[in-house]
Amino acid sequence: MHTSFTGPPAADTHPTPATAEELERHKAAITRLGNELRALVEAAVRTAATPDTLHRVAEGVRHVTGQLTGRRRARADIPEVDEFPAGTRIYSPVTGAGSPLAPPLRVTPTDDGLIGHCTLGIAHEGPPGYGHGGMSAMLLDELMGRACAAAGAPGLTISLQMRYHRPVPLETPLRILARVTGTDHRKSFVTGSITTEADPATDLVTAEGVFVAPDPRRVRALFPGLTADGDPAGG
Ligand SMILES: CCCCC/C=C\C/C=C\C/C=C\C/C=C\CCCC(=O)SCCNC(=O)CCNC(=O)[C@H](O)C(C)(C)COP(=O)(O)OP(=O)(O)OC[C@H]1O[C@@H](n2cnc3c(N)ncnc32)[C@H](O)[C@@H]1OP(=O)(O)O
Repeated sequence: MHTSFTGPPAADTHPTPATAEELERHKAAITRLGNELRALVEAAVRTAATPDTLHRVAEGVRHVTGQLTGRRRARADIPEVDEFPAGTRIYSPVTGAGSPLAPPLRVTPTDDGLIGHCTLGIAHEGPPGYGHGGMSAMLLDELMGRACAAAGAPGLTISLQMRYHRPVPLETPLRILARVTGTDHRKSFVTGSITTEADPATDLVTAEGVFVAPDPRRVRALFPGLTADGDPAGG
């Protein structure tokens, strides 16, 4: 049951889990809306439409937004369609198919870490024609964090050191790598890089990060949306 979207859950009750089929149907709908929103964002930052047209479209968008603001999840809720902390987060601003902010980055495992694929659009522009440096940091932070989770030690970033070697071209398929290189108690040390798909030997951006798995006694306070067994409470 999608308690996050159907109203507040009764206190101290565990929501009935949705069937796999219901979850897939919900994910497909979220993804479809995400795709349309990404197309809208890209069109909005590219358009040469007149001010009159922009005003008319803004009215239309306001009307559409009004259709989605009735029932909402609370700030710390973890949507039931999510696989937190190790898997897909559907509204992640980096990997989330449902987020218009996300390119989105598609993540798959490698022998020793994770690989991500995405293409940045004009909405992610920094210098004309190239990706925003903050976008590169966001891509790497997410993939490096996911690499920790994939290695069994999900954690939060406590440091991320970026090196920007060459500008990252827009509208060009990119390849992002992340790998855990060592651990020390709750700390994981991680490296990452961004190249184009066409030239994977030339690093455009590299990063070194440290991630810390929170003290288990603090997890519940940090993430109140998790149930005692570590699963999303679904709202
Ligand atoms: C079912 C379990 C679920 C657990 C889930 C855990 C994480 C899940 C989150 C995401 C994972 C999922 C997918 C990954 C995808 C994306 C990644 C996105 C990455 C981000 O977008 S993330 C946002 C930005 N990130 C922050 O918002 C962190 C703010 N931070 C804190 O919330 C605390 O910092 C915390 C909780 C991390 C640790 O707190 P704590 O109390 O558990 O640990 P404690 O203080 O004992 O430190 C232990 C050792 O880390 C050192 N240490 C700690 N913090 C340090 C710091 N800031 N600088 C330098 N060293 C630091 C200490 O010095 C000590 O080191 P030493 O032992 O050597 O002295």
